Amino acid sequence: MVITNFNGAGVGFGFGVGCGFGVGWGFGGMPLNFLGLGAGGGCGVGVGLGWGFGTAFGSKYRLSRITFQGMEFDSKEKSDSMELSKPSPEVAQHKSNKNCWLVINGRVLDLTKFLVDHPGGEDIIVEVAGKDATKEFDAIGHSKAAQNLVLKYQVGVLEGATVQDVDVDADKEPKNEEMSAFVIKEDTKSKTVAFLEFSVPILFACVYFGYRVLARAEPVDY
Ligand code: HEM
Repeated sequence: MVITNFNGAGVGFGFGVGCGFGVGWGFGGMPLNFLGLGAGGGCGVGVGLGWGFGTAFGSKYRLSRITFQGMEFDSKEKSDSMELSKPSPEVAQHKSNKNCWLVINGRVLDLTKFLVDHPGGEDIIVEVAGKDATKEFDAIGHSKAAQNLVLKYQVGVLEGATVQDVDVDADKEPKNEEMSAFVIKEDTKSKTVAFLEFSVPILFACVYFGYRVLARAEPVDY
């Protein structure tokens, strides 16, 4: 489960006097978010429950992972080795120990802060800084831990390259999710879940207002 931020239209429920202001269930962005914090200006009459549409903002939990620039947050993965024909002029500018970028399997890494911690030493990385260092990286036979660190220092994907997600753990099959560079792709949510997220608060509101209307109805004299 991953936490991401959102901002969007919101529905809030809450108790208030006159115009209620509620904090409750919020939706934001697309697709509708689940378990978000929502703030809504309430339209309660008198003392009672107010609800209304407002702005929902804050953090949301996602049952599925969000994929950004071809990598899943909080996941263990590595890229399949791929040859890159052209060095990137953008990456080539960062080739010192104060500013050290390189490319591994299509992923652009900023290793400046990692240099002093590199078990193989600083110099060996600075030597290949500003370039595609996939061959050198693979030649060492870096561990899975090292491959996961690559994701930590990723700042982008080389233009024109695609990176393939592969589960580093065990001998599982690759996930077959090939993504283009610089594309933000959110997992799709089932229609049922999206429908429930939308309809449950509306249902609550209808039940509440129905109850209010019925409660105010004139008693019948027999
Ligand atoms: C691309 C050029 C790189 C070269 C030439 C290189 C070289 C080396 C060498 C020589 C070692 C020592 C191996 C040993 O003593 O057993 C090493 C270890 C290590 N390197 Fe690199 N390295 C490179 C990039 C990276 C990157 C990009 C990362 C992670 C962001 C990384 C993470 C590690 C780690 C964690 C180790 C400890 C051993 C392991 O877990 O595999 N290295 N590296």
